[in-house]
Amino acid sequence: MKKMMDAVMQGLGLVRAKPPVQLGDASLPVLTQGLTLRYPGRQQSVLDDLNWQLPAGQVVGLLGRNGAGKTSLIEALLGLRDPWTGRALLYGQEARQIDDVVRARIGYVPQQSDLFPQLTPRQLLNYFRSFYPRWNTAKVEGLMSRWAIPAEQTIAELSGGQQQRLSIIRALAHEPDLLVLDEPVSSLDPLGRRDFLRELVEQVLDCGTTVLFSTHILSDLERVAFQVAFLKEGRIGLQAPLDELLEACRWQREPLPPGARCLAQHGERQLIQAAPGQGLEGEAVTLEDLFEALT
Ligand SMILES: Nc1ncnc2c1ncn2[C@@H]1O[C@H](COP(=O)(O)OP(=O)(O)OP(=O)(O)O)[C@@H](O)[C@H]1O
Repeated sequence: MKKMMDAVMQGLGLVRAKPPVQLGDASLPVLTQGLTLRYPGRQQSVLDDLNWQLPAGQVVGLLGRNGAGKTSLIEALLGLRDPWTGRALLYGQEARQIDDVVRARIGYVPQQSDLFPQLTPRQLLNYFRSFYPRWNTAKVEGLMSRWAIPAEQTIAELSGGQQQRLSIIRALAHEPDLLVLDEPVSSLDPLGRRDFLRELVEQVLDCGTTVLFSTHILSDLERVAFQVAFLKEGRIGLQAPLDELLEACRWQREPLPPGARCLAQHGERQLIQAAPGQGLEGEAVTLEDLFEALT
């Protein structure tokens, strides 16, 4: 059992293999430089010379089609995957070699459950509590009761949605400064999702948390994401405040106005983005239109 737990802790980055290296700006939650990731035996890079950063205190929605590389990107930037070339920095430290201080500032809800199935939620949370100097017991107890998690039943016996809720509680419990969410609500019912989003907004407002939120549920992103980042062909093609994008983009049939750029052509219609300050005619676009055009 201990062996298995140690392996998972290593995977989560909770056990340090090498000393930390401070390479960059300690105030920047995430920075990637020339990050390229290629899986063994594959010709194509999943991430291709990706230069990207997450500004502190923002909720950034990460969008991309199935297989675009969102999970790969998240795992690489958390130091859970070795890049082919380039690097990922967390608060200025090499992602694979962060120290305990930086580690305690990060919360992560993975796409695949990484909870120990033989433990009860109570045992799991007690175990994780020992790794973090900051642990909000009142929040944990409040969420456990509000989300009706059976504390003394083994995790293997919980439903998929209950396991996902527990994973979210674990990630929020130590009030992280950076919260990385990889499809965190795919198993939650609509009320569970609403409750989770409320909790997320509270966390951001109370603590100024930086959030990277990967999801295919665009309506959830519309409710919480300040910025959206579109991942395509191994790179972030566009990252911008969602409000500004919805304001600046239109469907049009006319020739491209000077200064505007065409994001996609659909039959006779084109999705265009105005230059800053440029007024635009045409039909308003939705986040779904942007997803289709930019991913
Ligand atoms: N362990 C692996 N070995 C080889 N190829 C992999 C591995 N994990 C992912 N891939 C490939 O990398 C690409 C990106 O996968 P990834 O899971 O990062 O995409 P995603 O954007 O998160 O997809 P989804 O929206 O479906 O969750 C896919 O082509 C996938 O087949």
